[in-house]
Amino acid sequence: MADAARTLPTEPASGLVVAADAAGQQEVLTPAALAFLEGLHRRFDPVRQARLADRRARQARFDAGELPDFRADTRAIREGDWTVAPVPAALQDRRVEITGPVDPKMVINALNSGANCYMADFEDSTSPTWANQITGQQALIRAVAGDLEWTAPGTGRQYRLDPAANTVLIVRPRGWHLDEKHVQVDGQRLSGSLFDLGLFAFHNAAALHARGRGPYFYLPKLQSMEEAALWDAVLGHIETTLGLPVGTMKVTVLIETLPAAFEMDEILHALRGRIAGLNCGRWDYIFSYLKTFRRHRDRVLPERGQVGMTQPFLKAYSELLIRTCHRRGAHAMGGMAAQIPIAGDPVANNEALERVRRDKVREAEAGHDGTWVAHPALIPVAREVFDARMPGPNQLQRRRDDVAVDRDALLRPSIGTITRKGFDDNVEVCVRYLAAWLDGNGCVPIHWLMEDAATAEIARAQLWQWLHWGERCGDHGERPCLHLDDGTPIDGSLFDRALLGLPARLAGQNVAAAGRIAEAIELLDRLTHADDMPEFLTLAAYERLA
Ligand SMILES: CC(=O)SCCNC(=O)CCNC(=O)[C@H](O)C(C)(C)COP(=O)(O)OP(=O)(O)OC[C@H]1O[C@@H](n2cnc3c(N)ncnc32)[C@H](O)[C@@H]1OP(=O)(O)O
Ligand SMILES: O=CC(=O)O
Ligand SMILES: [Mg+2]
Repeated sequence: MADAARTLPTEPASGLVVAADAAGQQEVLTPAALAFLEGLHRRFDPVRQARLADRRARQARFDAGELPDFRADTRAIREGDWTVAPVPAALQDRRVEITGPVDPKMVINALNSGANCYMADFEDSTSPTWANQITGQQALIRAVAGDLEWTAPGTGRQYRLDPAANTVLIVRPRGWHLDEKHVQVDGQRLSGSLFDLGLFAFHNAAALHARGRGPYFYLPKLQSMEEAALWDAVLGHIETTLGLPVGTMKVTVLIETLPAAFEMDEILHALRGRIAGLNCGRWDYIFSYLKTFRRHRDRVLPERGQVGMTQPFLKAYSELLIRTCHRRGAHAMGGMAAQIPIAGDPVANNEALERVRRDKVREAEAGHDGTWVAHPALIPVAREVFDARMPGPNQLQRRRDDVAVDRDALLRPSIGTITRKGFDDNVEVCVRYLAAWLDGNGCVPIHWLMEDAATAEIARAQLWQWLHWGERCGDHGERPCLHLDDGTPIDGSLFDRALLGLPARLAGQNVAAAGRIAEAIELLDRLTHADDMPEFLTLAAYERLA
């Protein structure tokens, strides 16, 4: 490895500019690391841009009325008899994975938590301020080296990694759509994905490989096998450049977009030398369903609280994922229940834990090989459920050949309502989440639910879609306008009242990032009234981020 690494450039070429400064930056952005990132950008950014253009073209077809479907040109892949490369020992038993943002306290708490794996998240739960990016990379470098410590500024409480901790580290970089604006090559922003994954691999691959621990990654928000092939090329290039054996870096792909659900076999196939499994990223999946069908009046979803995993279209997606994975020798990971522990109210707390337990029972009994938790106190709940139902390290042997999911099942409209509370809650969640995100915090508890970029996107996309089919439905033809369940028409004035009444509604509550609420209100107003549903709320919000 050392020999290969010596052939790396040690300085970036003159086209690369780092346009910000943060504590720890010198340690993370060494000249050799920057040269490595520049190499990734020059080689792969044109392909990334082409894949993003493909997304826009496909969405234009959905907007025009086309429905997602299984591809005709990849039938041979779906029908062929092949499996993915063997899954390494460290990833054989993933029954409980904790996820969380990458600040040093979270990293220490997660790695000490006793979960089988920790997904260190630069994506849905991290607000990508420059300081968060640098601190997160620095924390992970120290965690891999085994010497991460942190002292809480207010209390002086000390945190350090338990040397006996055995939790496997998996890193989730940002998705292909996000840029890292603070690093530019020839005036173009770097990809957030290449920045996050590339930097982590550059600094930690050798140490992790020596320990038989990867590096391992979760890959978010893919929409097609071509995007998977791009990741495969990036990972292969990194392995060659860093002198790692081919296939050392293992990935788990989140199936969290509707188009990707139609290409699960194809995604596994594109990454077959290095994929360990697929994961049901349910929150982004619901968001993607909304976005894909933003202009389809017959597939408007009920309010967020009514769209649970037992809705037929979600049940079909999770069962198809299990069947597809197990047929190919890959693990089928479950997802995240949004409930978190409720301090100071034992009855409500038991209820929240019971809801998480029921969600995990559904996953284990359906055949998932493991699941996610958002909080350390949920680890025993998930572990107990999987231990009781999964005696081996996984349940790859459960083929689920009984599952027969077709296009209609994946697209089936949901039954439910939109209540005034559901409408107002969406407005509140969006504003409070955006305020926290703009303030540098990408994951917050709101009404005892975990809210991150994916859960907030559902609320935001619903508001756009409801107004679109409420206020402007007459422009689109014969269907009736949308109403709340009490008969109130959904229109701009309903939204304006909820939005403008929010500061009064929040008054007296201890709301995170209260100083950013006005800015968040203004941003949500703009996102919701846009003629076209903006692709991601984080794209507009990122332009305002320090
Ligand atoms: C849709 C998706 O993408 S899901 C994946 C992305 N989302 C996530 O990863 C959610 C991560 N979870 C979190 O960020 C947090 O649990 C929150 C924001 C929801 C709640 O956090 P808090 O309000 O701090 O919870 P709480 O006060 O109960 O925390 C108690 C302790 O557990 C720690 N803790 C809470 N969640 C986590 C976590 N996920 N990982 C590690 N430690 C955690 C807290 O830091 C705190 O530690 P301390 O006692 O040393 O101070
Ligand atoms: O990333 C996970 C999701 O549910 O979204
Ligand atoms: Mg997600």
